[in-house]
Amino acid sequence: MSKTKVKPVEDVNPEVMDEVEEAEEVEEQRNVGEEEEEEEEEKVEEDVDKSFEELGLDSRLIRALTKKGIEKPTLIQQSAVPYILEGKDIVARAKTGSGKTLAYLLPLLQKLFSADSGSKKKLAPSAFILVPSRELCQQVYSEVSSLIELCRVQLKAVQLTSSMTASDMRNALAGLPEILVSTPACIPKCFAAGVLEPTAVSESLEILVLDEADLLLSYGYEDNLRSVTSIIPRRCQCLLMSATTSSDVEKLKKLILHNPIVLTLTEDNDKEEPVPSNVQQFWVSCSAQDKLLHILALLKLEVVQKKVLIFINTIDMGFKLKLFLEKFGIKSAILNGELPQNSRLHILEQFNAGLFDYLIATDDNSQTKKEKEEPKGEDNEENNKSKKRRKPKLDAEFSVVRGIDFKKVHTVINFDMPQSVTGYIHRIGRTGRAYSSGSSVSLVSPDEMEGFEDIKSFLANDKNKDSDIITPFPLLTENAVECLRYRAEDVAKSVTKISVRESRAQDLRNEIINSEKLKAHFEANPRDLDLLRHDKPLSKTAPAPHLKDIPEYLVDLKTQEASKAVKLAGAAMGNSRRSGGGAGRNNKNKKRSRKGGDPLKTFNPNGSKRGHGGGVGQKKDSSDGSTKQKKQKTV
Ligand SMILES: Nc1ncnc2c1ncn2[C@@H]1O[C@H](COP(=O)(O)OP(=O)(O)OP(=O)(O)O)[C@@H](O)[C@H]1O
Repeated sequence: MSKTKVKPVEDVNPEVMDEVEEAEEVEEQRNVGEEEEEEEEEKVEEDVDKSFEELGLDSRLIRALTKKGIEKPTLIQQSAVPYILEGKDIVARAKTGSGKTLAYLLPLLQKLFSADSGSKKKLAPSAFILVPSRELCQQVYSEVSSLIELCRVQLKAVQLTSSMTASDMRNALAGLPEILVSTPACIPKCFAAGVLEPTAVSESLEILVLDEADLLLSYGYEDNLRSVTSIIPRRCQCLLMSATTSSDVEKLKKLILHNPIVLTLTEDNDKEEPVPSNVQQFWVSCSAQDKLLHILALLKLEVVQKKVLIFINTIDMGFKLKLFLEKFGIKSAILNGELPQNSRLHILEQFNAGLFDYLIATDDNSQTKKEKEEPKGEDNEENNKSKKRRKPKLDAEFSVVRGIDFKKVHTVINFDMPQSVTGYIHRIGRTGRAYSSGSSVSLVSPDEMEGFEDIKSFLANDKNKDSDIITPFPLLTENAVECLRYRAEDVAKSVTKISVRESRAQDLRNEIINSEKLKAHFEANPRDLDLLRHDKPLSKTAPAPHLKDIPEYLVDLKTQEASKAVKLAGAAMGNSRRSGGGAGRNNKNKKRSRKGGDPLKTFNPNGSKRGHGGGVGQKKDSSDGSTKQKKQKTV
C-alpha cells in the first residue's frame, strides 16, 4: 500500500505568485494529518450488475440517460458512481471506450443538483474538469450541457480553451457557471489575466476531475497543474480518470489525491486487457509501397465495415491517401492538428453524424513532428522553397486518439503503424466503444514488424500466450489484391509530392476561410453546418470513370463472397447509409446480426459458404473471458 503525499509547489507562474502564496496556506491545511493516509485498491468485478437506480442516481439523470438511449451502466460506472456520490477521491483505470466520462459526470451533476443553493453566491465554479485536448474539452462540454438541458436544472457549464482572449474568458465566466471544462493551461491564464481569483477558487471548488490523466503530464501541463493543485482546498473531491496505467498517473495521484480508492476495470480476476474484447484485431503483411494497394483492396472491395477511421503518421501521407482514394471514387475527409479548431470540431461532428464514411487522421502532434525528419525526395529544392512559404502551425492541444468519442466507427485501419503500444491501444479504442463491437486492421511493413511484435507481446497475456490476439485478416485473398495492382500502381504514380503539397496548402486555405468567415454565421445558424462538406475532392481532375467501379471479373469468388457478407452484415446492423431502411427495419434486423451476421466471425477463408464455429473471432466468443461480451451483446 502506498502513502499519499502532496508535492511542494515549484514552477508557478510569477504573475500569480501572490495569490498562490495565500493559497499555499490552504494547501498546508490540506496536508495536515495526511502522512498516514492509505489508498484502497479495488478490482471491478464482472459479475456486478446494477441498474442506474440502484447506484443511487437522481431520477432526472436517469430520465436524461433514457432519452439518450443509455439504459444500463457500464462496469466502471457501476463501480465508480457510488464512491463518487459518497465523496471519495477516486483513481479510475478502465479501458478506452468503457464509459468513464459518464462515470464521473453523473455523480458530479447529482452533487451539484443537491448543493445548497441558499449558501452565499460563489465567485468561482464548484467543479473543474480538466482534459488534455481542445477536442476533448468540446466533447465533455457537449455531454455536460446536454445532460443539464435534459435534466432541466439550473446549472451552467462553460468551456475555456487557451486560444480564447482574456475578454472571451471573462465573458464566459461572467454568468458564474458551476462547471468549468478546460485544458489545464487555461487556469493559470485566467489567474494571470485576473479573470479568476485563486482565493475564490479555493473557497468554491468542490470537485476536480482530471480526465485522460495519463496524458496530462506528457502533454506538458505539469506546471499548469501544479499551479492549480496549490490552491485546491482539502475538502475538494478529486477524481482521476485514465485508460492506462503509467508513471504519470502515479505522479498525479500523489500530487493531487487524498486517500483515494483505486478502481481497476479488468475482464476477469487476474488479467487486464487494455483493448476491449469486443474489438477483433487483424493485420495484413505488406511492403511499404504496397500499402496504398492494400487499403484500396480493403475499401474498394468492401471487406471492412463502415464507418472507417484510418490512421497515418504524417499529414502529407494523409493527403496522399485522400488523393489516391479519390481517383477510385472513394470520398474521405482529413483531420489533423494543422487545421483551425472550428474546422476540426466540425469534421468530427460531420463524421459522427454519418455524413461521410472514411476519415483519415493523424493521432496527435508528437507523430506529425516526425515529418520534419523525413528524407528529402526528388523535388527537394521545391520542397525547401515551399517550407519557407508554408510553416504550418500545429495546435499543441490537438489530439484525435485520446478520449475522442467517434460515433459508430466499425473499423480502425492503421495505414501507418503507431509509434508505441499506448498509441496502438488508443487508436484501436476508437472502435468498440461501450456496448458496440468493432474491428481493426493494421497494415504492417517489414520496417514496422519489430514495433508490431512489441505490441503483440504486450497484448498477449497468460491465457493467450500461445495464440495471437492480432490475427491475419481473413477476408482478402492475394488474388483479389493482385487484380488491383496495375490500377493502384498507375494511380499512385500520378499522386506526386507536388500534388500532395498543393492539396494540403489548398485544404488549409479553404478551412481557414471556412473557419473564420463562417464562425459567426454558424453560431447563429447551426443547421447550416451540414452544408459545409469536408469530404470534397481535392484533385482538380475528376476521377476516371473506369476506376470508380471494379469489374466483377477482376475479383475472385472468395473475395466477392466476403464482400457481400460484410455488406449484408453492415446493412443488418444499420451501419450502411445506402442500405436505406428506416429505424424499424434496422431494429428488426439487429437481433439477427448479433447472432451470427458478422462475417469476420462466420466467414470461412477456405471457401465454404458459412463457417460453423471455425471462423475468425469464434475463439473469442467461446473463451472464458467472454461473459462480459455476451452480456454486452444482449443489452
Ligand atoms: N452505460 C452506457 N451504455 C451505453 N453507452 C454508453 C454508456 N456509457 C457511455 N456510453 C457511450 O459509450 C461511448 C464511450 O464513452 P466514453 O467516451 O465515456 O469512454 P471512455 O472510457 O472515456 O473512453 P476513452 O478512454 O477513449 O476516453 C460514448 O459514446 C458514450 O455515450
